[in-house]
Amino acid sequence: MSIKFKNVTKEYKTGTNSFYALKNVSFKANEGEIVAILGPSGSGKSTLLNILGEIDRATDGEIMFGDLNVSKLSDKELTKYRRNNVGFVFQFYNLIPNLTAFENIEVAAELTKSPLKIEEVLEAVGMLQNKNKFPQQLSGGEQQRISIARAIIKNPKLLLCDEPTGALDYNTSKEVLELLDKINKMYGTTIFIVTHNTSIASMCHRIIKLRSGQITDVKLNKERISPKEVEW
Ligand SMILES: Nc1ncnc2c1ncn2[C@@H]1O[C@H](COP(=O)(O)OP(=O)(O)OP(=O)(O)O)[C@@H](O)[C@H]1O
Repeated sequence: MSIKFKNVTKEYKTGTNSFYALKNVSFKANEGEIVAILGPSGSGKSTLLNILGEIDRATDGEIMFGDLNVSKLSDKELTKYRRNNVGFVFQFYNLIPNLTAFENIEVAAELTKSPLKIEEVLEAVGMLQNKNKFPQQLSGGEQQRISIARAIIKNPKLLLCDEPTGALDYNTSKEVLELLDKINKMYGTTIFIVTHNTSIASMCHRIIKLRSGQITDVKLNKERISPKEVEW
């Protein structure tokens, strides 16, 4: 799913003070891209991702998912849209502790219209042999693989990852990023990754840098031309 942000602003008001977490942010991403959002702490990365995932609303501006102007949808329409089209992966996995790996994915599958097969997704993330284990019986990297499986079970058009490797060591981080790359290729999922990890750049099609709520730089990775590079 292609994405377009046009002059997106997020303003927080406290009393008479106002603070802009995002100010006039405009960018595009083509369908099937992996996009990295980089920037220092407090620069607005998570705010951007949450607005993209419709778990937060912009104060101003326009957000297009393909031809659909999502900024115009009602809260109810947005929830429905998000449920079928957007998957989330967080830094701390957020798995349900008293459910097995399989059951954690099953819960997500039940919430969506036409889920993929749980076994197929477990296989894709390399976790079929661990399907009956509970989260505390799995390493951090394995838990993140299950949380990725849970996010992609609905075959979302858009996968949003907020610091997916933030709690993992170097090698495990590399494996999780390779898995996201594999999913992008297997399912054509558009993936946004918020990270502090600048070494991620080589696997991304597009790198967006934020500072103080504004975009300071957008780079296309020449080594990895977008699957559907189009002019906007
Ligand atoms: N509910 C809120 N009310 C007021 N200010 C907020 C609120 N949520 C976020 N902010 C502010 O907006 C700015 C951007 O926050 P955001 O979490 O998007 O940054 P970030 O780049 O993801 O940071 P980090 O890398 O530390 O997670 C921060 O200065 C933060 O304090």
